[in-house]
Parts: sequence; C-alpha cells; structure tokens
Amino acid sequence: MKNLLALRPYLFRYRKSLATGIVCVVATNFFAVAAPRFLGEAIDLMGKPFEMHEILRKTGLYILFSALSGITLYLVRQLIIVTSRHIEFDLKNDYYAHLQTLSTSFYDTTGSGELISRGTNDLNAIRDFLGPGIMYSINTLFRLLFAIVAMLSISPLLTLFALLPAPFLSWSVYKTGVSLQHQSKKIQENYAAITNLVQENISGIRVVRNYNREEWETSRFEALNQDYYDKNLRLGRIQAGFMAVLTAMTALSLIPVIWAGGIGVMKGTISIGDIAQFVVYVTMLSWPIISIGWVTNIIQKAAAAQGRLDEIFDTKPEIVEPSDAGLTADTKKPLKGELRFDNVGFTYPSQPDRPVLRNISFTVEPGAKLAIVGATGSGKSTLVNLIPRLYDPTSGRITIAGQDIKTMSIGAIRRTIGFVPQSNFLFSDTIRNNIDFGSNGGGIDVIEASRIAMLHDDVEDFPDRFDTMLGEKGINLSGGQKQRACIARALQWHPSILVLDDALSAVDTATEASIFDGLLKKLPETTIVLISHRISTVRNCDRIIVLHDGQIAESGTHEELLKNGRYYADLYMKQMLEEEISALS
Ligand SMILES: Nc1ncnc2c1ncn2[C@@H]1O[C@H](COP(=O)(O)OP(=O)(O)OP(=O)(O)O)[C@@H](O)[C@H]1O
Repeated sequence: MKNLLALRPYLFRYRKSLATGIVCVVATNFFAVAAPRFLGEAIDLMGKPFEMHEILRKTGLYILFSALSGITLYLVRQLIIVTSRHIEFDLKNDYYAHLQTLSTSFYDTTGSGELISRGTNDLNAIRDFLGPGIMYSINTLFRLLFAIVAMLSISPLLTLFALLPAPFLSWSVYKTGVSLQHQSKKIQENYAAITNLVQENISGIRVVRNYNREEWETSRFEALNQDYYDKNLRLGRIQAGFMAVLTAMTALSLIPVIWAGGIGVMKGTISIGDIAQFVVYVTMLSWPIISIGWVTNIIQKAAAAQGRLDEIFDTKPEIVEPSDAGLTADTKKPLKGELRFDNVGFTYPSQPDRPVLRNISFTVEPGAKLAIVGATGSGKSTLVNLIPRLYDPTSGRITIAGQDIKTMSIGAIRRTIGFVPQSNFLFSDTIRNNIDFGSNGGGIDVIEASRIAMLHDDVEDFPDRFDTMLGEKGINLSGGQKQRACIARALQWHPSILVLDDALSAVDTATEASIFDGLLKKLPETTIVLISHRISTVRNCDRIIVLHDGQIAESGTHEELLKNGRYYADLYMKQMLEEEISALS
C-alpha cells in the first residue's frame, strides 16, 4: 500500500478537481439517499384519505432529488475519472522521459517487452486505482454512512437484518476477485507470449522461409492461441457464474427485510412506506457493499504495479550531466581538438570480473584518421562506445582538446561526434527524416550527406526519392543502402569526430574505398576513428591500432605494421591471397 504514496505529487497537482469531485460524491449520495424518503411518504399517503397535490409534491421531490443525484454523479465521473486520465497521461510522459535518461548498461540487462508491459499494463492498473478505485472508495463510504443513518432512523432492527449478509457479500467478491485476477494474469502472460512469437516471426520471416519452418511456426502459434482461448473461456465462465451468484445474493438479502418488515407492519410498528424505502436502500447498498471487495483488489493490484514502476523510476542514470559542464547541451558548435585515451580500462557492469579493455592509450590529432583492427570480440566496438559516453571507462580517462569528457556537457560531446554503430537502425519514416534525424539544420544538408555516403544515386531511383517511406528497421533497403543511410545521418551535424564501427561491411571493397575517399575529401578537418576488417581501407589511415584481448597489441602506420610481421601483417597476407584467388576465378 505504501507504494501508492509515490502518487502524492500527481494527486496534489489535480487537487482542485479531486476536491470538487469528492464534494460531488457527498452530494450525489445525499440526494440518492434522501430521494426514497419522499417515495416512502408518498406510498404512506396512499393508505389514508389523501390529497392528490400532496402525493404529486412528494413524487416531484423524489424525481428532483433523483435527478440531482444523477447530475452530481455525472460531475463525479467527469472530475475523478478525467483526473485519473490526466494523471495516467502525466505518468506515461514521465515514464518515457525517464527511460530516455537511462544508461546503455540498463538496456543491456532489461528487456524491451518488460519495459513496454510496465508502461502499459502497470499504468492501466494505476489508472484503475486513481479513477474507479478512489471514486468507489469514497462513494461506498458516504453511501453506507448516509443510507445506514437513514435506515437506523426508520428501524434499527430492520437495519441489522438488512446488513447481515453484507460482510459475506464483500468477502466473497474479494475472494472471487483474487481468483479472477490470478486468471487474468495468466491470460496476460499468454498474450505476451503470443505477441512475442508474432513479433519475432514477422521480423524474422526471411529466416523462417529459408529454413522451411512455416508449418512448425504456425503450429507453435496455434498451440499458444488455443491455450489463450481456453483460459479466456474459463475466465468468462467464472465471471458469468459469479455475476449470477451476486444477483441472487442481493435479491436474497431482501428476504429478511421483507419478513421482519411484514411482521412490523402487521403489528403496526412500521409503515408500508417505510418498508418500500428500506427495500430501495437495501438495493442501493448492494453495489457499494460488493465494491468493497472489488476496490480492495484494485488497490492491491495498483500497489504492486506502482512497486514495479518505482523500480524503473528509482533507477538512476549512470552517465549524468556534470553539474558544472562548461558547454551547454544545446550548443551548435562541435568541440574541436585532439582525442586522447589515457590508460583506459573497461568492464561491463553485467560481467564485473571480466575486463574487456585494459591500459588503452593513444592520441588522435584533429583531422587525423585512426583505424582499429583486431579479431572478433577483441573489444573494438566497446572502445569506440566510450567516446560518445555510451559507457564510461572503469579506469583512466578520455579527453577531447585536453578536457576530460566526463566534465563536459553530454549533449555537446554527442553533437561533436558522428557515430555509426555496427548494427544499424532506421526508423519507419522517410529516408529524408531518417538522415535528417534531429539535426535541425546547421550541418551538412540531406542531399550532400547522402552524396558523400554514396547513397544519393540509389535514392534517386526510388519512386518517391528522399520521401520514400522505410518499412520497419528500414526493411525495404539493401544491407549496404542501410549502412550508407546511417553514415549520411552521422554527417548531419558536420561532426568534428566521425566514428565508423564496421559501418561499411555490407558494401563491396571498391564502394567502401570510394566512400572513404569521399569522406577524406569532403571532411578533411574531421577526425575519423574507423573499425574495419578490410586492409584496403585501413591502410590509408594515419595510424592503425591492433587490439588483442582488450589490449593494444600493435600500433603504427600500414608500412610499420607490415614490417612488424605480426597480426596485421598476417591479416594483410590473407586478404591479398583472397583477392588473388578471386581474380583468378
Ligand atoms: N553489452 C555487453 N555486455 C556484456 N558484455 C559485452 C557487451 N557487449 C560486448 N560484450 C563483450 O565484450 C567483448 C568485446 O566485445 P566487442 O563487441 O567490443 O568486440 P569487437 O571487437 O567489436 O567484436 P566484433 O569484431 O565481433 O564486432 C566480447 O567478449 C563481448 O562478449
């Protein structure tokens, strides 16, 4: 329950609507409970010699009070339910904004399905608490209070009879609610499994086709779907049975009232009008009594959901903006100067006993081109991920123009660096918007950037050119086109440091060389850090670093490394041989 205290700031923000809503709850219950009194009085008048206008007056008052109760109930819903939607909206925005601040290492260990489920199912549970939960709790309280006072004023004994089944009714609703909740949770898990399966199948449809797995995948889906169907039927059966029992119990709870009331009428201690009034109160109380159990479930569910959301909200970003950052995040001017690694070491938080980088030191002068080569898993991507602070070194420091990047504005660093990661990602948007991703102008324009990345001619052949919509993850582009679109995107800010992490592996050797030549010509002042397995590209760099098992094993120019006769020379020989063989065949 105390988890729900985290909602205080949100409730406080909408305090006026909530307070007015609560006043309306009191009013609606007052009118609802007062109305039957006029009904009872009108019925009692009919048993005696009566004046028509008096009965009409009572009936009119009954209608008026009922109408006022309806109007105020409408206001309650408008104020409290609408407030719950506002808070849900604010919470969703805060949740998404918080996710944006979390570090890369958080996403290494938390699945996207998990985060989506917290942002949807858990938030729905909290909205149910803020809307119906709060509304029915207060409503039940005042309905019980007013109705019991009215009933006691007529007959304390009859009130006792009327309320006898109430605790049992609430308890059985609560118990059935727990079982319904359990069943719904299983259905939700099942639904998540179906969603995952469909999502994976659609994104991996080519693999499914290539391996002839269509039938197998279909039968997997059918099995899950059957399970989902069976569980839903079971839930439907429980709900239907439960509603029938509830209706019967509510009707049965009238029996003691009518029985004891009937005896009272015969003895002349109570009037027929009073009994009619009582019957209305008992019927009126059945839903609030039922809702005690229901609301208890809603509160428990919301408390658990808020606990899960708090786990995310309490996760602090590991990489934070330094409080005295010399440059602001929105600076348009990229930082310039040498890039330096000073005895840098790095260990992934998920594998603290396994250092991935050790004692890495090097300097790249402004405008120089540095290549990083090394066997797969030697730490190349990890090394370049440290430059835009996707992770922070565990030891040592990285500087740009002599300043430790940890003391600089993160926004300014990332604006300085054009980063093309190994696994490219494109959004379901136009090619133009994908390339122009957040640049807000001021850098190289889309056409020029795509020319440098040698994508321009390909795009010109598309029917809608740069306005061509891309499918999910850029599915309608070839692997090489996707990579070149990502390079064009990285050029948007006219970066002073360009990091290419195996960014041209899907284009042929000649195209890779042409793109690299284009970069050298068009961006002569840009420092380039390039990871590539192709000697034909890295040989033109000012300096080449060979990584082995997270350490610099060799470093120098192409010629120096050939002379060394170690890993780099070996790689060179192998690639030369491959080229000769392919030239012969
Ligand atoms: N997010 C991560 N969490 C934990 N370990 C990781 C993570 N990413 C990479 N590693 C590990 O760090 C080591 C270096 O990986 P890295 O991706 O930097 O190598 P690489 O040289 O770029 O390889 P490749 O040439 O195959 O891309 C590997 O052993 C890998 O398993």
